[in-house]
Amino acid sequence: MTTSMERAAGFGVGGGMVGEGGLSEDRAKARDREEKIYVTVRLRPLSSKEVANRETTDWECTNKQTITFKHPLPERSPYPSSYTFDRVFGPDCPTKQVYNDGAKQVALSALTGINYSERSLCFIYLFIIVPVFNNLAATIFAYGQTSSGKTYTMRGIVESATIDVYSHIQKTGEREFVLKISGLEIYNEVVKDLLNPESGPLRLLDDPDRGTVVERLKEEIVRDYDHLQQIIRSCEAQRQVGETMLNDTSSRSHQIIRLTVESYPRGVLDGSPFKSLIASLNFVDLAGSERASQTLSEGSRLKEGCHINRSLLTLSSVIRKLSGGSKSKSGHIPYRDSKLTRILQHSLGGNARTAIICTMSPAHVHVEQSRNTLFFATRAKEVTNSARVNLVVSDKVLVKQLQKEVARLEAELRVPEASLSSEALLQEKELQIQKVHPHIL
Ligand SMILES: Nc1ncnc2c1ncn2[C@@H]1O[C@H](COP(=O)(O)OP(=O)(O)OP(=O)(O)O)[C@@H](O)[C@H]1O
Repeated sequence: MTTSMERAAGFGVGGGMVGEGGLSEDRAKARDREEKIYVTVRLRPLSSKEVANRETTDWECTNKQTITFKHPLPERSPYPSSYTFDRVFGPDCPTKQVYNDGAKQVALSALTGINYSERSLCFIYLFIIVPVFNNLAATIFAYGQTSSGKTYTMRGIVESATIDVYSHIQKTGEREFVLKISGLEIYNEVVKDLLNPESGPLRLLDDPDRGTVVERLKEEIVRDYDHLQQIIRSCEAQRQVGETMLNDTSSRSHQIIRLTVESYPRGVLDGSPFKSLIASLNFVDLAGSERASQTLSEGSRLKEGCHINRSLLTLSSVIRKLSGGSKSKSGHIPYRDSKLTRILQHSLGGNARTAIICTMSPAHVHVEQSRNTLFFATRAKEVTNSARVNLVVSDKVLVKQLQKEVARLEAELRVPEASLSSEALLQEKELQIQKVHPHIL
């Protein structure tokens, strides 16, 4: 079955149900966990063009966490010679290892972070389990100058992460899973649907429950692993790519692919109150910063470059403000200055787990851009997210679900030929709950 549905997909991480308007505090039980963004740096090998131009390598990874400028710096140099991150990857490092050490934990946290085995995390009203929504999402970014290896890296990350998602599904036989995917690009500050390119520019809306919402963004239900790969490939095929002096296949837009994983206890899928655990994984392949003087862009390439640089500048400003400690965090953060930061607002300083992989060329000709990337990465390390593994439903959703369940139970009790008395029915409910959440009763 290839069911697809068009709807306004909430890109605000977690659908904005936690910590936003419309919540009763006493219903909200969240475990805040302050978490820094996980920041890694990947140094690619010199490209054949760079080798042909007799470029030298400026950087080396001196240990698992440190990247060092290879040449002596003048005494009063404003630049450090070494930079330390959660992990750095040298030119020989395969993408699989970048995934394992730089993104896997964050990717899987969207799945395994759902802690529905904790008694305190469930709400029980007369044997009705209120649906518990996991609002946490994982976001993996690739950031770096043009031709530094973002798309190369993200392709491998997406592949490994989707393999892990399916492996998790296979291992979790007691639950039934529904995977949905959506994809968008931001090209020249216009949001486009990669699954439905004919739809034209999409608007961003502010939803009090779900945060920033991309209106009419198509979300497709995934049949299986092969289908997922096929959709991802078709998103890539739709993405704006152009040739520049630095990259024959330069991505001219920011791409965000979102995989939403919903799961239900097996056997209680239809009309059950035992819905629904939702997690999402965002894969963000940013367009690369570039200098017109290096890319020799003109015409539409130049215009694209300006839009790319401007939105990356806003991203840097957001990161800079967020990294300034809690004082400046409470000040104005310019999320709304670009579509990119608006859409990614919750992944930056919000309820999310985030990994940023910064990619770099080792070539001397790019030394300035590489330092900018390292500077960005250093700032990003200081950004704290409040990852909440939780457990809240908005009032609206809660009331709706409760009304539905009460109506269903009333209907069951009203049927005269029902084989079960109301006491037996309650016992049956109790058994059902025990089956699904054995620790609770
Ligand atoms: N780690 C790597 N090992 C080998 N080749 C790489 C690596 N990283 C990138 N490359 C190669 O370098 C070139 C540029 O990479 P890529 O297109 O991923 O850069 P990008 O940062 O996405 O650029 P842009 O911002 O212009 O889209 C490609 O030919 C790619 O195959």
